[in-house]
Amino acid sequence: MMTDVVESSGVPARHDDPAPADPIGTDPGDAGLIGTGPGEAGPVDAGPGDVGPIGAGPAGADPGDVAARTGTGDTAAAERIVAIRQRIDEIDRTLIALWQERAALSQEVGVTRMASGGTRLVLSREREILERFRSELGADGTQLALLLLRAGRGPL
Ligand SMILES: C=C(O[C@@H]1C=C(C(=O)O)C=C[C@H]1O)C(=O)O
Repeated sequence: MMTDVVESSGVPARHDDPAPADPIGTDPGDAGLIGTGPGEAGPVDAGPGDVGPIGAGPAGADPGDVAARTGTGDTAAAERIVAIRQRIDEIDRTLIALWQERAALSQEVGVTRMASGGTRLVLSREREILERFRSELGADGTQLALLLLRAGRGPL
């Protein structure tokens, strides 16, 4: 695995994963990392029977509604899914907060360094981070780290 970064554009110069060609979705018409291809519902169910997030409806909602929301007509399975989704939502909120905190900290480092006459970016440090994510998470980790680094750069 070789992954390189380019200081001027923030776009990876090369990587040895053949697809996706534009992992951070900067090309017009390119859906990027988030799957929105044909036949794919995407990260949030948006089918005709989906009327909103679990927990938003009244207690004792009608079984057809619960089935549509959870994707199963089996009550026990639906209850388990609702419980799991609560934890998923909690995790997502935490991830979003951490993402925003990291981006702000990274931008502060850049501003501080440039104000002191330093460089905006330090590519050796970015490579360390890319390698950390790759070794823990594999190829997806590399893509995730690229997105994290991009978020921290802000507008170049
Ligand atoms: C935050 C820093 O500045 C930049 C942003 C980085 C990041 O988001 O992790 C890493 C290296 C630098 O290009 C840093 O040097 O630590």
